[in-house]
Amino acid sequence: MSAVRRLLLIENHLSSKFPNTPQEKGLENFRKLETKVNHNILAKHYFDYFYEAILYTRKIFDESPLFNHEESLGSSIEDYRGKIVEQLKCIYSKFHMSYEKDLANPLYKCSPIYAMTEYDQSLSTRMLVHIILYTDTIQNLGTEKHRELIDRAYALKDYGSFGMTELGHGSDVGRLETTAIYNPKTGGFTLNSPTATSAKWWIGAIANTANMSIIFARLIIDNVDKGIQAFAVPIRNYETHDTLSGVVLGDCGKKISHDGIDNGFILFKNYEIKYDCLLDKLSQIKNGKFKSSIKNKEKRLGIMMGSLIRGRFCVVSGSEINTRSCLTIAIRYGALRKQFGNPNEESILSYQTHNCRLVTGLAKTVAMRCASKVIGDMYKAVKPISDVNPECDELNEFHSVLSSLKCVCSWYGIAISQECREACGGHGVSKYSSLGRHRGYVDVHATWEGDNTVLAQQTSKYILKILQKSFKGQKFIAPTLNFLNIDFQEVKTFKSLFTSRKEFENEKCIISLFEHRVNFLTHTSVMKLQESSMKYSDMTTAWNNSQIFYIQDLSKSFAELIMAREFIKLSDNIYKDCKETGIIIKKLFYLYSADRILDSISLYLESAFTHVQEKIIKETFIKTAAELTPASLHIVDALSASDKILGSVIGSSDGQAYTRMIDAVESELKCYYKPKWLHLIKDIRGS
Ligand SMILES: Cc1cc2nc3c(=O)[nH]c(=O)nc-3n(C[C@H](O)[C@H](O)[C@H](O)COP(=O)(O)OP(=O)(O)OC[C@H]3O[C@@H](n4cnc5c(N)ncnc54)[C@H](O)[C@@H]3O)c2cc1C
Repeated sequence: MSAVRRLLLIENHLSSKFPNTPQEKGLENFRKLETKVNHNILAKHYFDYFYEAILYTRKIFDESPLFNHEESLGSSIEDYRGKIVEQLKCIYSKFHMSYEKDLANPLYKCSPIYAMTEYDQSLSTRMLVHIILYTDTIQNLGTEKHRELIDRAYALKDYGSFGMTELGHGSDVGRLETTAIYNPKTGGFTLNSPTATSAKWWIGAIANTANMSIIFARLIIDNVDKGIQAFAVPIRNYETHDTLSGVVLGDCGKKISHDGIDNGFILFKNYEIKYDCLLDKLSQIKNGKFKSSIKNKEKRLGIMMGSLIRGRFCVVSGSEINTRSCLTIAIRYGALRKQFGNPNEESILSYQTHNCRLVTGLAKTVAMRCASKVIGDMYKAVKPISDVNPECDELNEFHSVLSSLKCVCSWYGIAISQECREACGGHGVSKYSSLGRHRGYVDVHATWEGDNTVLAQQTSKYILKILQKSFKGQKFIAPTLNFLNIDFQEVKTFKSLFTSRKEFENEKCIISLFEHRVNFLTHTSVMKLQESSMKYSDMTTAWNNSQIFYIQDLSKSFAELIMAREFIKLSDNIYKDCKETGIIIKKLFYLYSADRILDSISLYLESAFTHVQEKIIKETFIKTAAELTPASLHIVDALSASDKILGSVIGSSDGQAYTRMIDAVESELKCYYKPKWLHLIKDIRGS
């Protein structure tokens, strides 16, 4: 807290214009309703391989004056961005990152990013752009001669950025316009931005910070287009930080969130770069001739996008973290807030409408953490295989899982953060609640690191291809899809047999329902595509017109199946260590499942069960949400960072929401202030 704010706060306590607010007991009393959640065991299992990093960074955030949300609230964008650089240096220096450590553990460098997101996603994204997007691209696509760049990146000698998107091109990476024309005399390339729409746009760290950038550009040799290649390019003078001649760098201007990130644009005007800027692991130019180990341009581009893997992983984690913070705030606030003033009145969290939306949100958040675990485990297994063979089946399967989980988790995050904002009523709109910050952070997850709608299509295409292959008698090559049933008749006649809540709350029964939804949507998507292909002359239009209710839903249901399977594993592991906590997490799983099945109720009624069974699931949903309500406060308490890190006056762990809100407001210099424009009021009065 700044000295000025601290003084103001002390002064306010002494001279507040508000009547004294008595100690609020609501949160404390609510906590007493349930005591069965073992906080330590839950946190250990939940954070899993991020547990140590989380504890370590939380301590730094709590102890260092560098980290202070209140101060950032009042600072200019420029100061905020500067502060983030200081914070980044502080955290970075504690993790001692190196290429060797990264090779030894592919999740190592994701740990500080995960932990930093708890404090501020603008901070973690600044780190992610450099150490993941920039550095991973060099690691994945560079050769031995680029090793120096990698070491410089880990030592923070260079600060890198990732220049893929252009003003006119995002998801359609294959149509990027920036050109890299090969010069046979020098052996180097000339970079140009031939049109306004070819300006690299949205590029993180470009406006102020980066001295290097990965540039995705169209390689031209002898007037022949060889497709998109990646180049590692200096953009600012290392000593002076001035923009290099032939390069134009600027700020993309005001955004609706993420002020802490200096997103910018890049234009090239006959900018000469050396041959070694080309990241030439997959494609080289020898004696003026282009050579590539992967002939197909599209396939090559897909492999080149591999650098986005860990970025997408961080999007899934980031969605979970921001959503968890929103729920911590909303659940604590809901537990202390009362509405009607009756002596025996329960808090608003006990209302059915309130607990159904917030406790279900909590169940989805645990599912999102499960998604991260799946991705982390798969990545560790796939990386050594794909390093040797970038065209391997395992990588394709991993890409499809990752893409679908990225979409679903970011969509969950957006919906839940909005729900939390509404659940806190007007106070949710206050900046001091912090809900706006988190909501803004999850919002962009649907777009960056690959647009969700586009990624969802890629996963569905993969599933349909697997089905097609199995129609042709080829063996399944994707373990995550080994339940796929090629016989539509069997899928159509599937009937779930549960007759009570008890029978529904059975993991086998639930997984069979999740699997059925994928099977059903796979076959109906194929039928829809066939129908469309007869209606439209080209396959692209047929594909585009088969999305709603079919191809998009297929990808989502695949992701939810994967999350459900992992959710069971998590609850089993917790159960082994603490039966009571495990039972609560299992209940959360039943709630998650009931909610997801009800979300597709028309599909299930058409294909798997009756209205009586629908009623059982609805009752399960309502009862489970109510039963879990007391535990929900303990779950967020167990997983939440400290009040300082959370930075929310209404979500603080002591439940003193009103006192804290008054303090925050009265600490503003302009709380009791006459603005300069008061004469305008006289003007409108006509006096
Ligand atoms: C804050 C921020 C930071 C960023 N940082 C970087 C960075 O550091 N480096 C970088 O290279 N990029 C960065 N980006 C860009 C980001 O990756 C792109 O915005 C993203 O890839 C989407 O591209 P687009 O914005 O061009 O949207 P488009 O791809 O044009 O999409 C627009 C809309 O069209 C829809 N659409 C597109 N294609 C299809 C299709 N085939 N079928 C159905 N619907 C479709 C999409 O669903 C979307 O709703 C950043 C963006 C933001 C907002």
